[in-house]
Amino acid sequence: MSLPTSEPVIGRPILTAAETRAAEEAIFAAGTPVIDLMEKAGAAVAEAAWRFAAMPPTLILCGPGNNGGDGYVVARHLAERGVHVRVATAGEPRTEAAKVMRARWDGPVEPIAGARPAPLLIDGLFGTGLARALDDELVHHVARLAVAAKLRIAIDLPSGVETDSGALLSAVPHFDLTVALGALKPAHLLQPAASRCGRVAVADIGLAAHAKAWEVARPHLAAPGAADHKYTRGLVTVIGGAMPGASLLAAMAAQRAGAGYVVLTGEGSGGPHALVRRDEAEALADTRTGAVVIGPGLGRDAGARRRLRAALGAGHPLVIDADGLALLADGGLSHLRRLAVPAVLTPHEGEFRRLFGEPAGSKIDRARDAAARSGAVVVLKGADSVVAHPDGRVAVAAAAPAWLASAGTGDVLAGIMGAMIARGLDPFTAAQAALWLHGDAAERAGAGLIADDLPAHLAASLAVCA
Ligand SMILES: NC(=O)C1=CN([C@@H]2O[C@H](COP(=O)(O)OP(=O)(O)OC[C@H]3O[C@@H](n4cnc5c(N)ncnc54)[C@H](O)[C@@H]3O)[C@@H](O)[C@H]2O)[C@H](O)CC1
Ligand SMILES: [K+]
Repeated sequence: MSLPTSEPVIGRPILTAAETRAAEEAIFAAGTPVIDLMEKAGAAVAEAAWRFAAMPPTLILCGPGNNGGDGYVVARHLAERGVHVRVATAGEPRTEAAKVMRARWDGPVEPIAGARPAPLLIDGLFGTGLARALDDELVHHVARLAVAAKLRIAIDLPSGVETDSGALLSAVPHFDLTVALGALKPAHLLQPAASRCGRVAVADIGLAAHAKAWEVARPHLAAPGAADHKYTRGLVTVIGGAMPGASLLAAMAAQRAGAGYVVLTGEGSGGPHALVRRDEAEALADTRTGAVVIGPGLGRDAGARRRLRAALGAGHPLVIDADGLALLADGGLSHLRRLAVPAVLTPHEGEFRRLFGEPAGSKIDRARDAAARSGAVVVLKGADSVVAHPDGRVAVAAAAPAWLASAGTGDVLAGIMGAMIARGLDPFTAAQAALWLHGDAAERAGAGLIADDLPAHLAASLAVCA
């Protein structure tokens, strides 16, 4: 029994540097020359800059590769529109396409070391080809010119960020706008790089993306219809334990996220009258249950262990958080593979390390590896959150408000996730919907929010998803 849901919403694709190159190669193989693609890319960036800034005098930094080639194209387009443009270079163009674009630019070019700043700075030094940290002198000049500019725009990526991991290979200034070429890259969403990008616009240059990762998008969550009743809207059971406040928060979040019936077990008291308190064994035996949330406030003693075992064996879809993860880390991961529906695990970085150690690679790689190893949907939380399915699909949520970094917000997220699963979404889609709602409710709650504030804001967040 579940609510009718529209097709899962798939967000914008995210391509790694290698996947971007493969998509470009497919375009070239189909007969489009590199310079035509670069003309398209440069024109798109110039158009975005034109719309974004009132086009004051502009300094464009051009590097030696194709990112620099794009920069020369942007310079030509803006100059043709009457903008006062200067180009500063860090080395002569080295790729054939960049050489052609350099030759097509007949305006001023100066070495970056002597360049005077301009009110608008456009960074075309390095993009997906960045292989190592910028040298110190270049970092110094980029910082000097960025500080003196009123607006900063990056072509494809801010120079100095590693495309696939979002790491900063050297110091990177904060940009106001980044124009991603063809598709988002991991660095546009993963921290710390994402925080340097400012607004991110994707320029369509005709890349056909074979993505394995997508941005978390606003979900479609149909409002209940005349034929619905409380059980079609979803029955969520939250297992209580040592700290009843945490499980109460999760239960209230499940209620406010639209579950029709929420059961809370354990010793606690209080909460809305609409919350149903029930004995744990009886609750887990209820075949109408759509999701069980376990972990918030569970504790780690023998009783907690027994509760987790009971939940794992009850045959309902599971969201496992907090203490539930700590207990799983103690040899419990192998149970997850036997579940009929993949469980959702919601670790933050510390919990993740205890469960899965420190696998190599980006946050996306680590979450994907953990999902494949555990057979569960893994939500690796943080300022950026990554959802990974055991089959390799990944979704990345854009930065949520940093005010969420406070006690209890994870309990709220787990409760929302329970509600999304109980209403009939598959766990991978449910996890994304919950992240989106959680982030949106936090935006609405604003500065100084505490976890208790979030459920009340879910009504407005749900309303924009109907
Ligand atoms: N996505 C698309 O379809 C299009 C993207 N375009 C743009 O091309 C860049 C990628 O170009 P590429 O030539 O591969 O790399 P870069 O320009 O980023 O730089 C490579 C260049 O620089 C050298 N290098 C690397 N790191 C350093 C460093 N730290 N210091 C000094 N030199 C470094 C490296 O050896 C190369 O020589 C992409 O981002 C887009 O902007 C195209 O326009 C086509 C469409
Ligand atoms: K750049």
